[in-house]
Amino acid sequence: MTTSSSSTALSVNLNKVALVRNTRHLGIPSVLFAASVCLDAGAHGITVHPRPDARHIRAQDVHELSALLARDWPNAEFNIEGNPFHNLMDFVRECRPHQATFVPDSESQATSDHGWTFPDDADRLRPLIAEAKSLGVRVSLFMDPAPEMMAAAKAVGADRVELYTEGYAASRGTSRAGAVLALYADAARAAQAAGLEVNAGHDLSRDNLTEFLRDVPGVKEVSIGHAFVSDALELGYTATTRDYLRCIDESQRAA
Ligand SMILES: CC(=O)[C@@H](O)[C@H](O)COP(=O)(O)O
Ligand SMILES: NCC(=O)COP(=O)(O)O
Repeated sequence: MTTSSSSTALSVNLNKVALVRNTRHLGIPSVLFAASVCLDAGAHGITVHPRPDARHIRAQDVHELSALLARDWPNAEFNIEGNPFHNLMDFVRECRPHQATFVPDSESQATSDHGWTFPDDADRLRPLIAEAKSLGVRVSLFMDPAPEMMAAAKAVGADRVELYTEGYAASRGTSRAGAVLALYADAARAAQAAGLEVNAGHDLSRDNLTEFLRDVPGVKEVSIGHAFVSDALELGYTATTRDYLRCIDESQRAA
């Protein structure tokens, strides 16, 4: 990944490109084309969440993206998200992505809506985290902004946590906005104090990204899909990628 030590990497989640593609048998819009254009425009990585029901990203997409990035963008990161107790570990073993993001979603869940909880999940997560790391894969745990959970996330072997940011996005414009953003900043600091790096994602957009990164310290990577693809329908992948990179740059200047 080619970001400077202080800046935040942009990982484009292509789930929603695959969702549209799957509504016909024509192979368009192409997930590989979307990845190529976004990476050409400066995105630092690609994220996919191959859910067990293959509603959007399919196993073939994962393997084709893994091969494409290895061949054409060796400096870009591939991040595969999923539930390690469902189908994620097979992708980790077969593709050995730069990062695996463990998400506690049920198979039928409409979208991700919560993180892991400790100590409840520690014992069953520990061996799978160790296996992924033994394969050279960085492990990030999808977490709610709970400062008190971060030491336990480190103790179970995680390299990073991904702060689940729907709560932040939903709070904007409400009387709770300041307190919610401060909670995310506290969670990030607690994670970093425990020796974890911090990612963030879910419902981030051009409207809320700069403020989040300005006030939440040291975010290494944001993974953005739904709003990104929605914007790309209007602006195109190249302009959208540049817009999101500009939001990241603005946050660095404002911090
Ligand atoms: C973990 C998370 O918040 C998202 O990365 C997730 O991939 C969203 O999944 P859908 O695109 O299926 O809503
Ligand atoms: N981990 C978050 C992600 O990859 C994309 O989430 P969203 O932007 O589609 O909500």
